Amino acid sequence: MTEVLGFEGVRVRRDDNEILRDVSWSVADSDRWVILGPNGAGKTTLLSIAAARMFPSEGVATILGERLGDTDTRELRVRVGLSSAALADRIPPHETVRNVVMTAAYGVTGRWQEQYDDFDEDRADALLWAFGMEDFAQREFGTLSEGERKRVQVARALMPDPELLLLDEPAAGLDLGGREELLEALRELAGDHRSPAIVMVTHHVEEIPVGFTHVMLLREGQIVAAGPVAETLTSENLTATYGMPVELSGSGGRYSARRA
Ligand SMILES: Nc1ncnc2c1ncn2[C@@H]1O[C@H](COP(=O)(O)OP(=O)(O)OP(=O)(O)O)[C@@H](O)[C@H]1O
Repeated sequence: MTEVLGFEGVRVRRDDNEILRDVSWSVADSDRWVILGPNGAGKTTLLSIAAARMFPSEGVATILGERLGDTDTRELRVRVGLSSAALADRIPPHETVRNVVMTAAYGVTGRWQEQYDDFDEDRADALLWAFGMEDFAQREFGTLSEGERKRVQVARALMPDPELLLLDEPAAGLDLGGREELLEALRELAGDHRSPAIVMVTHHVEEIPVGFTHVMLLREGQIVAAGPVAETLTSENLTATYGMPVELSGSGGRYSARRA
């Protein structure tokens, strides 16, 4: 086992607010984590540190063996695949879907003067195929539906063959069909031993793909519980996380939750 992410006593402060409080966490290369927690719990902040896009105010974050603060974050960022709404907003709407995926090889969002070879094109096409988007390669990104965009974003995050894949709410805004298609693609990705470690932020237990191994429950910047899904994702822990009685049910590796 190789550790791809290590947080020790990580704190983030903004103004008088402590957004993350003493977070210690370890992610192994074969792990697939889901992070759950109410609005404002600090999930995106945690992911921003894991993506080397934010520094802790206190504590140590080690990403792919590199200690944040002691390393060139530009080099590190290329090794981490990130899919987030903030990143998607920077994609030029007139760019073709294939270019949206391919430009991730250079860490840019729009095609300019970079040189791509057959390998890049083949990889972009293979990723589009894996996410059921092969027929959309020449379409403008701005013309895609929300669900199609989400799948392209995950394909794009995988383009540079990252050692760590971070997905911030990949199923947000999708209808039932779109969500299920995305979850199926993520199930396949999670089950492939060649896939990188995955950390996915979501609001709903219904959006946990089959095959995800670990869960972190976050509330007000603190870890309520973290560990293997079977032991950690419980009605009791969800109740503590959301501050209301929650009843969890599950079958076939999928979950649902409601107020008890
Ligand atoms: N730059 C900042 N300055 C001050 N407060 C901030 C800043 N960035 C985030 N916060 C606050 O930190 C808290 C955690 O934000 P974060 O976006 O990490 O939460 P989240 O769990 O991802 O929330 P959501 O589920 O609503 O997306 C929020 O209360 C937010 O308002």
